[in-house]
Amino acid sequence: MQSRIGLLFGSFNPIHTGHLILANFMASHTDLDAVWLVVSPQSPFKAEQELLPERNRYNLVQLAIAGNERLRAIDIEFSMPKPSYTIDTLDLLRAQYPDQQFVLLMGEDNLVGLPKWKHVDRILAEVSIYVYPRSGTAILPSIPAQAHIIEAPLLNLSATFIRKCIREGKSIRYLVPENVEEEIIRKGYWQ
Ligand SMILES: Nc1ncnc2c1ncn2[C@@H]1O[C@H](COP(=O)(O)OP(=O)(O)OP(=O)(O)O)[C@@H](O)[C@H]1O
Ligand SMILES: O=C(O)c1ccc[n+]([C@@H]2O[C@H](COP(=O)([O-])O)[C@@H](O)[C@H]2O)c1
Repeated sequence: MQSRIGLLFGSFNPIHTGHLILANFMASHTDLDAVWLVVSPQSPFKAEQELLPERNRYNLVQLAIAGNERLRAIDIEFSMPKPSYTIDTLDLLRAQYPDQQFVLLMGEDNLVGLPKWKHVDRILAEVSIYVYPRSGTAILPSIPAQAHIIEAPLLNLSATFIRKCIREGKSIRYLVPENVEEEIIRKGYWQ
């Protein structure tokens, strides 16, 4: 049977409770059956200096979602050319999973840059987009007609803030799941 899968793309450097609340809400409070968290080795518009190796970021995502049957970590972009363009990943996912119907999950923050994405016309024509407010501001007027607004509960939390806390020796308890916190401390990530 065909499932509707939401795709949440990100660097996940690291995954945090904000991502998890959003992903689980989308997977359980909308018409989606599941959400796949697609770990991007290198986002096109992000010159990230503190980027942990992709496999380590992926492992943290797996730890974070362990036991949640509606969430899945995807490493498909690791074997694709970098940076990771969403249309290319979508093409590959659709070829590999022809029975699934994919929906793009996107924060308001990403919507601003969307017109500059590779083959944005194809993206808009070929998949539905579920947009969630990110910054607390009103939804932008330039929202594409194909997009649906989902009022997901949001935490004002970013991976940038988590990395800053770690660097400064401050607690990240509850900002990431306990097993993710333990792994970050054990491996000394971002210290
Ligand atoms: N607190 C949050 N609540 C909801 N969505 C979020 C949150 N943080 C990030 N996202 C969304 O998750 C996706 C992937 O995010 P990303 O990995 O870039 O995390 P980030 O926390 O924004 O990272 P950074 O601070 O390093 O820029 C993006 O589309 C972003 O909109
Ligand atoms: O396809 C594109 O041109 C494109 C341009 C910018 C961002 N993206 C996707 O959006 C995801 C989130 O982007 P970012 O920069 O907020 O981490 C990233 O993981 C990419 O998959 C995609």
